[in-house]
Amino acid sequence: MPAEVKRRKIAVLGARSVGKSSLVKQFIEKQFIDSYYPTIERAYVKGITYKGNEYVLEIFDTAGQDEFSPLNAQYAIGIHGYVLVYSIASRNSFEMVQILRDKIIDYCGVTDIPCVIAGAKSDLDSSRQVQVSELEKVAETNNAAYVETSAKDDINVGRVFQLCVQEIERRLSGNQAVPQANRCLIQ
Ligand SMILES: Nc1nc2c(ncn2[C@@H]2O[C@H](COP(=O)(O)OP(=O)(O)OP(=O)(O)O)[C@@H](O)[C@H]2O)c(=O)[nH]1
Repeated sequence: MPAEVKRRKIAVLGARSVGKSSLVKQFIEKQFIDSYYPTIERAYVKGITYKGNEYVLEIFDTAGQDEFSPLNAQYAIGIHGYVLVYSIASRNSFEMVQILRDKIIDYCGVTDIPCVIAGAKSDLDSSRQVQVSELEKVAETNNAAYVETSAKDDINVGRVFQLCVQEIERRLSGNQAVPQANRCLIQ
């Protein structure tokens, strides 16, 4: 009998204009658009294989956040994993990653969430404001995976989502479909 397809919901969050939509579009549609259109919100579906298992990812591309934006309940309840995006050329956007992670933790009343911290626009190395060592440190503090990526040059784009599935799955025990620690997850 074929193995059951696993459905996982992933929310992509971060400050404005860091490249969230471009990352998701490159992953789903294999295209990069140079112009900037602020996102309201959009959901995408894509099938992937991870460690020989079939997954259907529902990916929520969200509107850019600042420190004062309230966390939309839609991005806390029922979400299996998070991609927290900043731009390597913006220190402010890097600082938003910790703020967002803390907001999600507070909202969900948990101590740990499956997440990958993605340093976007890695092609902009000449304008870099955030070093890889800082990304490594924040990822370690938050028990998160991390990667730098460029939607423009299609570097590490698939890896972002593979890592997110990895973080979701490593918190699951056996065939359980719901992360034990994540009380926010209502199916
Ligand atoms: N150089 C470079 N530019 C990028 C990259 N990804 C996105 N951009 C540009 O950055 C701008 C913002 O990209 P978006 O993908 O719309 O950013 P966003 O985070 O979805 O923006 P909001 O919807 O406002 O939150 C656009 O002009 C993109 O072309 C990248 O990998 N490299």
